Amino acid sequence: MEHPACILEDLKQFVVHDAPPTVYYIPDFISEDEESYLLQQVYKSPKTKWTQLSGRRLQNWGGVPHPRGMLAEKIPDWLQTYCEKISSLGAFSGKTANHVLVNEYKPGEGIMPHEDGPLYHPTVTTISLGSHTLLDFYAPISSQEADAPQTEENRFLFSLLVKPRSLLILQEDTYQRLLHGIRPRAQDTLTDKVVNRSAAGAVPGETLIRGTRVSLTIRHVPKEEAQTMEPQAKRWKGLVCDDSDSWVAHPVLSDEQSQDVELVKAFAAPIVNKKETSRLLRELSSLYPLNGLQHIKRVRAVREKDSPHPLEVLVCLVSDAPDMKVINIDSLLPSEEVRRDGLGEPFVVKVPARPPLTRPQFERASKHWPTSFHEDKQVTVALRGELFSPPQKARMHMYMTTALTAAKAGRELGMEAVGAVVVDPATERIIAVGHDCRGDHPLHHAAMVCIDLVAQSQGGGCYSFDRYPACGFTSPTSDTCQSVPGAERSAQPYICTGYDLYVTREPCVMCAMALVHSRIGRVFYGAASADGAAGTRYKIHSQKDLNHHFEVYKGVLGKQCEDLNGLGDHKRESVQQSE
Ligand SMILES: O=C(O)CCC(=O)C(=O)O
Ligand SMILES: [Fe+2]
Repeated sequence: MEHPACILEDLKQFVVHDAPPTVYYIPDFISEDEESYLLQQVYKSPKTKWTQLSGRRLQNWGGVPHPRGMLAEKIPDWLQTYCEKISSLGAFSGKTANHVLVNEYKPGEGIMPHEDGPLYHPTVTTISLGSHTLLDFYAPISSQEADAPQTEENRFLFSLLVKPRSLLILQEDTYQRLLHGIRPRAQDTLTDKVVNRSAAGAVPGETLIRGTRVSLTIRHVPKEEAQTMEPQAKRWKGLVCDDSDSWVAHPVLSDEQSQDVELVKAFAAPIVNKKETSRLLRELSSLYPLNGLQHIKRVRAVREKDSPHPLEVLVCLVSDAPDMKVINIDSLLPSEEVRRDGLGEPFVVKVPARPPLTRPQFERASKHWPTSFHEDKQVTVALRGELFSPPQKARMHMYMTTALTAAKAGRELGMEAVGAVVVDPATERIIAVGHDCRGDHPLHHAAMVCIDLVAQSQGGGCYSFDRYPACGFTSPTSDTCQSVPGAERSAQPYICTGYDLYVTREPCVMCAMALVHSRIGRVFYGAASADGAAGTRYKIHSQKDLNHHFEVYKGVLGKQCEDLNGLGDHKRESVQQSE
């Protein structure tokens, strides 16, 4: 739908002149009937639609925004009507709002001062239902030294009274530079800091008691990243991406799982009389226990059809056999402990020295001597390249595309072309996006940047990546991206517990160790690296002595990730270095 490209002339009468640019306050934007209808719809939504936060409840409609855009979901008709109505005022420069947050505040609840982040700029619009509130505005924390301490109180600038049924439109400085919040109060006394008092029809000094307020925060978020950021990339069809079958996620297994089968020499002998088998087994196992070779089956059937004997038995390892001048069954079994009845003359075979850990190892080992195998089905399926279903691969494709886009943004700034994304697979939500920033700090490899951003999303973190627009995080306690002052610490024991990392290039030792410390669950990378520590040079993720292990898969969008390092990189020789 086409909308006017700028705010309609008619709206200009609603500008709040005592506030910095630009605030529009439109009283009675909707009728009482519309208000009741909207409240009814909000409370009719399934319980699962609500997210309980510390000072409010939240519903998210239209898709989950993340730092590089949003995979759009259909907005229900009852909200779509208002998205269109507000967009037709020209609030979103001709675009139609595609995202709605529903916040519910009980009296005494609020939202801490924050900025919504560049994802939502340049406009936010809010319809209030059920009760008034005061929306408070604060100066951002300045990096310059200030005369007074930069407390919240000192940074407070003004408030806006938003009454039920009103529409508030914030743009420019008020939205993009200042922080906004709602103090957790049960009533508000209207001082002269409430700059739209008269427009809102309030009397100075009046005290208003808060009821339950529901706000509809209606915004425009750039749509799918695959469309907006990578116009040349293939389009998504639902969840299945056209070319997600152009790559395979190969598991990077431990050395024990991937090495060739090691063999040891043993003496075997034919069992010429089948009836003696169980006695022979008992007596041989007692005289020559095959210590450490419990995986080996002592007896095997002879495959050749024309063989005169149907079974063969392992007598002992060559290393356990007595010194013999002539190799025959008598010198192998010198004592009376094993009666030789039913046994033929010995011959040398090779048997697997270790239990097979994977199906390929099992198949190779079994060619030499029958071996038992406790199969890890997930590993088998992963080795066949079938662990991830097409919808899962489509999601992985999207995450790695996001990492590729970040890598390119970093490269534009002269950084190594490496990008990374941290995802919570339980919610399928992107938590952080980062790219290499080592031009500014030698430790700021993409994975390290991402770990710090995840920490920031939990109220911690050590660095600021504000100057890199492609680096960001999504706060688990709000929909907002970028800095959320005082964001609550998550209850997770470690920063990345249960999370996945997508990174365009194999992590180096430093990054791999940081991933161990932060307890990442799985790492997916695109291109291998000569110094890589997740398969190429080291396998930090499977080091026995470390107290955390994670799964690693390589080859996700492998070609695109390799091209990233190969093409257009002005520092070709450094391309070979690991991430
Ligand atoms: O409820 C409101 O009016 C403000 C909500 C808000 O600032 C947010 O969700 O980011
Ligand atoms: Fe906000």
